Amino acid sequence: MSALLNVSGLDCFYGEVQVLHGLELALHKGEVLCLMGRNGAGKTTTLKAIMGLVRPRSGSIVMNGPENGPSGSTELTELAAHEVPKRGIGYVPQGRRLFAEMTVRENLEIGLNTRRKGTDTLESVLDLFPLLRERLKQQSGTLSGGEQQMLAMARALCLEPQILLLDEPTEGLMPSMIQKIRETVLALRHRGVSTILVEQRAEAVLALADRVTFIENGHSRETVAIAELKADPSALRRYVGIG
Ligand SMILES: Nc1ncnc2c1ncn2[C@@H]1O[C@H](COP(=O)(O)OP(=O)(O)OP(=O)(O)O)[C@@H](O)[C@H]1O
Repeated sequence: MSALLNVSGLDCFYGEVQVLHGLELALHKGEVLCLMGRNGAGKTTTLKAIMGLVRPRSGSIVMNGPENGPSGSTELTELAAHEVPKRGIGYVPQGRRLFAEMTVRENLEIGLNTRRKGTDTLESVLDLFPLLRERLKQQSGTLSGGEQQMLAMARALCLEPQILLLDEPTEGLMPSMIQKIRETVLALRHRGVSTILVEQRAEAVLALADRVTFIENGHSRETVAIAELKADPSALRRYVGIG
C-alpha cells in the first residue's frame, strides 16, 4: 500500500547552495514520523518543501488517498503554497508565526476559514486545549510562550488536517507545557492524524515516534522503527551526536 505522503528524490537549493540531496521519506496513515539530524541538516527545509514554501529543483512530494480526486494522488510540488493547507496539511513552524495583534479567536478563524470548517471543528479543537477557550478574546501576542505554541497547534488543527507538520514544538517551553504538547501529539495520533515531528530530544522521540528518519547533510540516511532504535540506539550517536 502506498504511504499517505511520499517524498522522493528531493533536491532543494537556497541560491546555488544545495541543502537537500535526493531526500526520501514516507509518512504512513496514523503514525508519528520523527525527523532527526544535526543543526542545519535540512529538517526545516524538508517541511517547507512539503508546504510549497521552498520549491524543489527536482523530486516529488505525493499525497495519496481517496480525497485526492479520481487519480487518488496529488503532486504537491505542482500546487501553489496557499493550496497545500487546503489539502489537509497543517504546519506549525518553528517560532510559531502567529498574528500577534489578533485575538486567539481570530487566529483560530484563519485556520477554520482555510478549509471552511465551522463551530464543530472549533469546539473539538478547544476540547484539546481548554486553556485557549478561556482566552478567546485575548490578544495572541500577550500569551505565554507555551500558550502561543498551543495556539499555533490549535490553528493548524482547525484545518482538520490529515497530516500535521510540527517543527520543534517544545523548544524553549516549560516542562508542564512540554508534557501538554506531547500529550496532544499522542491524542492526535489516536484520532488518526499523521504527524511529521522535527524533534531533537531523544527521550521525546522515543516516547512519541513510531519511526525515525535520520537526515545528515541533506541526505536521508536511515529510517528505523522505534522498537529497533530502542534496542540499538547507535543511530542517535551517529546522526545526532547523543546517547
Ligand atoms: N533562507 C535560507 N537561505 C540560505 N540558506 C538557508 C536558508 N534557510 C536555511 N538555510 C541553510 O540550509 C541548510 C538547512 O537548513 P534547515 O533549517 O533546513 O536545517 P535544520 O535541520 O532544520 O536545522 P536546525 O536544527 O538548526 O533548525 C542550513 O545549512 C542552513 O544554513
